[in-house]
Amino acid sequence: MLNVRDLHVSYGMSEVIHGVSLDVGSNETVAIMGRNGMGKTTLFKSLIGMLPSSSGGITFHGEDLTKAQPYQRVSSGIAYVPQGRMVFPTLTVEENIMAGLEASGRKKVPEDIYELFPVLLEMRHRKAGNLSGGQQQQLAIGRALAANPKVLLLDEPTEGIQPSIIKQLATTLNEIKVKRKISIVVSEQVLSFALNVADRMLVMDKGKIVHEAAGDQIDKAYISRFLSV
Ligand SMILES: Nc1ncnc2c1ncn2[C@@H]1O[C@H](COP(=O)(O)OP(=O)(O)OP(=O)(O)O)[C@@H](O)[C@H]1O
Repeated sequence: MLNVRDLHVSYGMSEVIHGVSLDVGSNETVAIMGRNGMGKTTLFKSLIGMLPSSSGGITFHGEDLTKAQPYQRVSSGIAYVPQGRMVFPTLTVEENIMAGLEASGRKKVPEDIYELFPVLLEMRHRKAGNLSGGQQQQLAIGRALAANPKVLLLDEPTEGIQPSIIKQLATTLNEIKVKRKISIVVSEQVLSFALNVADRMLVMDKGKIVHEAAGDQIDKAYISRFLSV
């Protein structure tokens, strides 16, 4: 469904992604594991079109998106939840979700968003900046879902979030996958969380995918070596 071929991405003269290829199937959750600085955020920014690739290609449902602008990728069905969540702090919860509707052309917040995240219904008139980190993460995911995406890119959703909320987030992501029948690509450093959500894991090290495993083939001890210093 989402196919990335030999992608290279640079900041000026410095290449950070050195030929990444990956395929994400429909209704599949793929976790991209790796320490800080290994290139996960750069890869995601390139997938959503915020950073140009110097070579390689991205297709989505057979459509070549390599040169597409971010808004074109969003209307094709790719949604992105950045690291650090980036909700609009001075807008209310509801206004943040409405902002996510624009790409879909819909006017009304899909009901399942408040079903998936009841706390957002409760807090819909509060300013997003007053929410806890976990609540802001839920809002950022809810806002992304408002655009009715086919694939959701989540960059380190557990960063700065309490363990109990992390567990709940894993449950919700699994629910989203089943109810919305979408694919999820999540970058992570927290292995327990990734094991709870991923059908397949890729390990990113110094801008390359160095390991891949699915289901029972996932070797926790081996992957951990790429996560702790
Ligand atoms: N704007 C930038 N200009 C130059 N180099 C950058 C820039 N942003 C990131 N880098 C470099 O690119 C490399 C990959 O960073 P990236 O943020 O993609 O890693 P990451 O795996 O997502 O880690 P983190 O979790 O810390 O974001 C790092 O060496 C980083 O220093």
